[in-house]
Amino acid sequence: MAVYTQLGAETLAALIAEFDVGALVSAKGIAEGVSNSNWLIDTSGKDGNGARFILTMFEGRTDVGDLPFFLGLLDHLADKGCPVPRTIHDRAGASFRWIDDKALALIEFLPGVSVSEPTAAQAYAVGGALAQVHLAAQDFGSTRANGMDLTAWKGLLEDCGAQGLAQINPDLAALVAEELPLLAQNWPTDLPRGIVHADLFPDNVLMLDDKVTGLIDFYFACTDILAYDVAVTHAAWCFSNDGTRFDADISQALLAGYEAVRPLSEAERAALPLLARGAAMRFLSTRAYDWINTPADALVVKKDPMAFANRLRFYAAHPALFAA
Ligand SMILES: Nc1ncnc2c1ncn2[C@@H]1O[C@H](COP(=O)(O)OP(=O)(O)OP(=O)(O)O)[C@@H](O)[C@H]1O
Ligand SMILES: N[C@@H](CCO)C(=O)O
Repeated sequence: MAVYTQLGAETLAALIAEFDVGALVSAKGIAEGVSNSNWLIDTSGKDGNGARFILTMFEGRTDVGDLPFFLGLLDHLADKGCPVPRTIHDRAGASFRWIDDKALALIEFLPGVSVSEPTAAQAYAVGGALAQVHLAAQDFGSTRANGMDLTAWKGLLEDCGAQGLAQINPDLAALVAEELPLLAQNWPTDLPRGIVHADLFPDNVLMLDDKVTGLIDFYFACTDILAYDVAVTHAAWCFSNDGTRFDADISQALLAGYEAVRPLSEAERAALPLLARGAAMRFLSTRAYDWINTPADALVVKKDPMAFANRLRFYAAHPALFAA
C-alpha cells in the first residue's frame, strides 16, 4: 500500500481549496506505488461538472529541490502533445504546496490501465511514446544529472557487499564483479543525450487498448543518453517478470515503434547491447540494496533482484540481439 501519511478530511478540503478546481468531493488512497503517497481526488470541478485528479505527497525518496524540474517537465511535455499529466498550479501559480514538512502536487488524472502482459501493438505504441518524449523534451530548458548512474549502482552494490549479494543468490557477487568493470570501461560517452524517463516500466504507462493514454512517474527523469532510456524500457517490457523468458516479438515491436518516431543512429544501435546490460545492472543494484535493507515488517513488497540478474545474463549472452 502506498499511503504513508494520513491527511484528515478538513486538511484535504483546505488544500484543494487552494486550487481553482472546485470543492473536494472525495479522496481515496491509492494502493499502487511504493515511493510516494497518492490519492485519487474528486472535486465538484470548475464548472460544477466534476473533475478528477491525483494528489501526490512526496515522501523521502524524491528530493524536493528537483520538483520544479519534474513538474515543469510534465507541463512542457503536455504542451507539446505528449500523453503525460499536467501539473495543476495553485491559485498563486505554484506547482506544489506544503503540508507540514511534506511537499504535495495536484496532477491531472489520465484514463487508462497498466498492462501486465503487453501485446506487440501495445509495445509498438510505448516505443513511439518514448521517442515522442525524447523529441519533445529537446527544448526543455532545464537539465538534471542522473543520480542513478554507474557510480551510484557501484555504490549500492558495494554497500550490499559480497556476503549480502550471496544471501540473495550464490552466483550474484561473481556476476556483479564481472559486469561492473566491463560496463565502466565501455560505457559510451559520445551518444546523443537529452531528457530521459529512466524508469518506463509497464506500471508507469497507462493504456486503453493499443493507445498510450498516460506516461507517469517521471521522478527519475534526468539528462542522459537517449538510447539508454530505450535500453531501460526494453529491459522493463521484453521479458517475463522473473526475467527468464525473453519475448522477441515485443522487443521488435518496441524498437520499431521507437524508430517510427525517432530512428536510432548506427552508433546508438551498436551501443544497445551494452546499454541494456547497464539498464539491467541499474535495477539489479537498487533491488539488491532494497532487498537487503528493507525491514521485514515494512509495508512494501520487495522486488526480486534476480529478475534483473537474469536479464543481465541474457543480454550478455546475446550481443547480436539489437542488430538491425
Ligand atoms: N496522472 C495519473 N492519472 C491516473 N492515474 C495515476 C496518475 N498518476 C498515478 N496514477 C495511479 O497511481 C498509482 C501510483 O502512482 P505512482 O506509480 O506514480 O506511485 P509512486 O509511489 O510514486 O511510484 P513507484 O511505485 O513507481 O515508485 C499508479 O499505479 C496509477 O494507478
Ligand atoms: N521500476 C523499478 C522501481 C522504481 O525505480 C523496479 O522495478 O525495480
